[in-house]
Amino acid sequence: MLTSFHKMHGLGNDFVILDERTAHLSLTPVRIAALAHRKRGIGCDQLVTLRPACAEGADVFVRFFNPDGSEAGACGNASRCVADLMWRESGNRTPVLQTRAGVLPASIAENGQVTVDMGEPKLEWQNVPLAHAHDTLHLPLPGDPAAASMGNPHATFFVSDFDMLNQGHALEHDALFPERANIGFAKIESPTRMRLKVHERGAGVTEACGSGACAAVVNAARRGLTERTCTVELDGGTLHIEWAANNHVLMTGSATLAFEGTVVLADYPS
Ligand SMILES: N[C@H](CCC[C@H](N)C(=O)O)C(=O)O
Repeated sequence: MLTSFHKMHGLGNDFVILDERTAHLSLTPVRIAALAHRKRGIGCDQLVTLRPACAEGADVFVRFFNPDGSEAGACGNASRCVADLMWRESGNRTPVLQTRAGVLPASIAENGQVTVDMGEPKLEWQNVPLAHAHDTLHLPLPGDPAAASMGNPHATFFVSDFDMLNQGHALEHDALFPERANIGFAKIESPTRMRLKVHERGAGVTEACGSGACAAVVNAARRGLTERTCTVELDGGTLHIEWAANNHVLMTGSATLAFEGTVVLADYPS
């Protein structure tokens, strides 16, 4: 049986989007990993599934899975892509996404730029989460990172170069992070601009990380290194992040539909 999918990316962070709104697909972590595999599968940084929303006012329930099969509560770049997909389907420029991190209102501007309200950052140690009580503004790790959750755990290191990027895997798995963590390396260029590279939990270094950009701006602003509105330059392109006065983090950037295709799920191990 053929199952259709959309292949999309947000600044090169790419996704296979499978639609379960009309038929439940048997997606085990093994099958998700196989589908995400760049040689043996379709290939993507995250696999995204759509289901009927059950939250008041939401148009679709979205889940995000890393190539290692683990599920993430948030994925900023994929959220922009799904919002764009909803607009393409319905013509509605203000779709609302239900995710495990909460209900995320989105908007598609006339120029195609997509803004997603990523909700409020979680800054308490138990909500990142960390393994024990600690000030999330200065973690007990070499390099003195800060931590925040956007519905998924992030540690942000403030650096002058990206030599530490190769420590991303070890840091992802540090015992301080009971659910592992996405590891961002931010080079502050001005009070309103930073350069960011992210070693993503369950995926490795990607061309862009939307939730990582949100966490990096929140952590930089908390440290007084940037303003609450900041341009974030990633390998794959630029995001505009605003940590608004209502404590919500607004992320604006592009979303690209690369192609649509079909896949025989039964051909993938489950
Ligand atoms: N690897 C992340 C999920 C994808 C996040 C990233 N692709 C984004 O755009 O936010 C995690 O396990 O929390």
